[in-house]
Amino acid sequence: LLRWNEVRYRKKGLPPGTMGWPLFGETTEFLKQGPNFMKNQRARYGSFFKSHILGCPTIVSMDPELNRYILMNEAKGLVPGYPQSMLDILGKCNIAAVHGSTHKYMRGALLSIISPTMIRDQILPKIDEFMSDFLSNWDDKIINIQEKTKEMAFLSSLKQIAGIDIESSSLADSFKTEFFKLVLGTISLPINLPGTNYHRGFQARKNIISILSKVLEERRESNETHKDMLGFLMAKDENRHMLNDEEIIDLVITLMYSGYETVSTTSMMAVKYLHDHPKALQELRKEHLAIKERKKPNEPIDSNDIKSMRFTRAVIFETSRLATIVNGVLRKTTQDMELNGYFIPKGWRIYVYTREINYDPFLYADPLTFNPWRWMDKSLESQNYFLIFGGGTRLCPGKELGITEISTFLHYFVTRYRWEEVGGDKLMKFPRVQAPNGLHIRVSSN
Ligand code: HEM
Repeated sequence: LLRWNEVRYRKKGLPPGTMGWPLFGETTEFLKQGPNFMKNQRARYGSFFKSHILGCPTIVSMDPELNRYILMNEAKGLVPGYPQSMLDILGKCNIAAVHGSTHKYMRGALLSIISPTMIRDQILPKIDEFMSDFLSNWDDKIINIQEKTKEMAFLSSLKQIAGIDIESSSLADSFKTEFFKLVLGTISLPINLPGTNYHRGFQARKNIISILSKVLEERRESNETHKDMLGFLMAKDENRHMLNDEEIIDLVITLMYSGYETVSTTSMMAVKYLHDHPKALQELRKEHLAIKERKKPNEPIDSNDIKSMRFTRAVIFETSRLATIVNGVLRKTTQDMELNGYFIPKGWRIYVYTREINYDPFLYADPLTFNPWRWMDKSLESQNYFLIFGGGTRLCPGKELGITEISTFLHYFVTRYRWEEVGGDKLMKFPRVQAPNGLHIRVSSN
């Protein structure tokens, strides 16, 4: 019985590796040992091995060349392979659940509302107003920066999407509660019983759909035009495919979900690394004070300011690399196929595990050191194996928007405040970067 998994998944030509226990496979080892599990298996079986984790037979690919190939070849049957709970809760029109031509037009609609021109003219003014407000009255307080950055990422996107402000609306509050439940649901086991996170997430999805449907309805009735993302998605435009309401709602949920944990965790970790590296903080503050000096008091940040934040961009990239905000991406095979000379059966998951590339000493000298200066040479950003934002047809469309949000956050944070850690808070790096009890800082005005 203990060899059940080995027997069940035995097929000729599969990559090397072990399948673990019946049902659980090697999930416990994977979650407990984290990156070391991957490194140990790689030492034993090479950079392309099989396992059984998180309920599925899975191929782990740690080979940079192959990882690129997998991301570039969705059309050959290598589609996103995210867990069922995530797909159920994010909806059947969510971007990771659609392929081929549907993915093309959903992605097209998304790109049109977060294009560089839209960021410059519509989104950045909203982000600036939001951050300037959000980062006021923090002085002489002890702040849980993990909680704050989560709130920041959520509320900032709510304002961009539907023009909803926290002070002016109780909608924001109820939306926030539902959204946080939805996020927890997507990373839970898909057991639909009252009391489970999955069940709560599913209910939250229903409530969010009803909130958003009401907003759509009210907007249609009032005939007012709104210059926010929802407004653009609803507007008639002959040059692009019009989305129906279900697609609009799933796209909005996708947008909020994808930018939430990535932006909040990167911002929190940037605060952490800057605290620990006073020289980098000094350089960053210099950049932002220079911007502030050339502006009138309360003049908003514009896209030229963002462009001039070269060191800030370097800090964001170095933070994403060193903290490894995203460990990798998931794919699954839609048909039997051959990959790297091995047989991969239909329906198996492929974990494109990119974490180790971030610590490769050939790409990043002294890889465990926080050194934003290494990114001042822009060519590093475009090197082939740099997959922090994914690659191929699913390359992160929110990259520049995310960088703009984090840069604006850092602008107001470092120009207004100084901070020190209260100390004693634990940081976990795997499977997700998080501070289990929060990350507390004492803030004083600059
Ligand atoms: C700044 C931190 C961010 C990081 C590190 C990041 C990382 C990634 C990665 C690795 C992927 C590839 C996923 C895959 O191939 O399966 C991705 C896709 C995606 N990201 Fe981001 N992201 C960030 C910010 C954002 C923001 C702010 C948004 C929203 C505006 C966003 C929206 C998306 C969407 C919609 C996809 C799916 C694209 C598709 O399937 O075509 N991301 N992101």
